[in-house]
Amino acid sequence: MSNVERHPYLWGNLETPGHLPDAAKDALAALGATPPAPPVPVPDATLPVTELPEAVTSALRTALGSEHVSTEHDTRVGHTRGFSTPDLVKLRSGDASDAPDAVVHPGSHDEVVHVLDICSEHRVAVVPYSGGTSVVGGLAPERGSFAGVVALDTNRLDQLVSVDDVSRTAVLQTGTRGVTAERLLAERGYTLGHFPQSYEMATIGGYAAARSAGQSSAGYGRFDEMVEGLTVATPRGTITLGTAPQSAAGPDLRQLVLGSEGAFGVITSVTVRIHPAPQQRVFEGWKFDSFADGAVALRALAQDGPLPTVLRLSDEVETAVNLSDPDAALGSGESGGCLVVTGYEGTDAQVARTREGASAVLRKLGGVCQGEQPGEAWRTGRFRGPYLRDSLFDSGALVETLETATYWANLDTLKTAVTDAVQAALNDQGSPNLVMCHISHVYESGASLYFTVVTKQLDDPVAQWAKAKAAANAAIRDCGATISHHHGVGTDHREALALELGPIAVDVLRAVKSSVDPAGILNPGVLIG
Ligand SMILES: Cc1cc2nc3c(=O)[nH]c(=O)nc-3n(C[C@H](O)[C@H](O)[C@H](O)COP(=O)(O)OP(=O)(O)OC[C@H]3O[C@@H](n4cnc5c(N)ncnc54)[C@H](O)[C@@H]3O)c2cc1C
Repeated sequence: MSNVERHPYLWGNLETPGHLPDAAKDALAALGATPPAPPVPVPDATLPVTELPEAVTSALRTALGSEHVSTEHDTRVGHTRGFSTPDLVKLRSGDASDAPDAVVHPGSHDEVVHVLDICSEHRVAVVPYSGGTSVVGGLAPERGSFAGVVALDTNRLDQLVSVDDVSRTAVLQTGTRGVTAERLLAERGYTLGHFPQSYEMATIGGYAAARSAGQSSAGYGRFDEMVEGLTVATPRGTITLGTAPQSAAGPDLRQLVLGSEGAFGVITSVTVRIHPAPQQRVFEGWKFDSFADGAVALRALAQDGPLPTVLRLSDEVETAVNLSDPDAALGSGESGGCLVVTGYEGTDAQVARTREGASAVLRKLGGVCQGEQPGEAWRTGRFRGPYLRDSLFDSGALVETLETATYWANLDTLKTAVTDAVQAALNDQGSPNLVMCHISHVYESGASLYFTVVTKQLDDPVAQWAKAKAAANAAIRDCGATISHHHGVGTDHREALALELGPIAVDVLRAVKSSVDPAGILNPGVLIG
């Protein structure tokens, strides 16, 4: 897989668009879905009139070189918001009202510090911008009374700085895309093991800033668990964190930076744990009679082991859709039940041992092995979902995802509550829908739930989804679950985060922000108000 250039509203490699089967198109037509108006071409999108004082642009040009500061129309449109479905819908309609006034591309940590100095002095808001795949409004800060908005694109910070073979760590600059990081590490015989579905576009910096979780989290952990150290540029100067793998020297401030979503500083490099590139990778499918039965088996593996590298359970609806979808490529299989995908990576001996142990647990708890075909099909099709979102949108469907996490004891209640809430909110609007769910990240004490919602597009898809999402958020809150397991907070979840944390904890975050960013220029409105 190679790096692809980011299109403002289409996913991934434009030469491999999603393929919607005729049966799906027919089903949508039967539901009365009609294709929306064609997207407004990027050059015709409407931008806010730039407010950036000339003194700022010229100071940035002097600091970085003119070629690394752009106020071009298309570049600004290309740095507008992220990749949530509402973000894409707005941009397709030509609404680039959240565009930055300028886009800067610093080439070093010192240049990032310099940009922050200039913007602090002139009260210009700065949006750290890496892969641009935020789905929670993390790239749409509030302009408020700022003198302008600058997107700080980290794409020139794309180097593998060093590898420590003895400690098995690597230092990566944060604009490095996931694909590039894996390639550079593979050349040295290693893997990072972080594969979110946004792998083709997202970066090391985005992973750290948004506490990303990849599809191999059971084996390699979440991204925040991989980070050993960070270098952060703040408007007050540089913070360097991480002097030993563990430390009792006070609270772990790395955890304040991880998940800070650009509100506390720009992370310019991270030290991450790395692993020997696996000798062997095997993926398998298992069927369970019900989601509840499958969840019991996943819990057993998470609590008592052995844990595969990849472990996921689709509910009945998602299993049925995936098995009939050639682009998701799960291939043919008997209908009914719930599919578990297991993946094993490591040395030949590790794979054999873990596979044998995990298979025994799955079988004992009612799983029926489907062989390697469904697992391999999942592996090869696992990055295709976002492509299908574009094709479905063009056919008149609206697709969006949401996620949360809770303790095992609360999982069934949460799944039912969120499903019911989303369905009711869409049914009330007269939009027939499918709500699918899977577990893809497991812990000893609980798991995440990831929902994919497909519905007929109405005239105002942004308002349509906002009602469904508000209902889901309320259900998550009522169930005592978290507003996000891995997508983060951005502007979309800011109020929900405040409810989840409570006022004193939010004040702690505010105090941190005001100490590192006294002028409040970093991503205003993201994470905290
Ligand atoms: C189709 C799709 C699939 C996805 N799948 C997954 C998934 O499987 N798992 C998962 O965890 N997430 C997933 N996401 C969400 C998203 O990809 C992750 O949050 C990812 O970590 C963001 O990385 P990015 O480089 O695109 O960051 P961006 O979107 O550019 O930025 C994310 C946030 O971090 C801030 N930021 C960016 N870089 C820095 C930096 N260097 N320093 C400080 N702040 C910074 C930004 O201002 C923003 O608030 C998915 C998104 C999409 C669109």
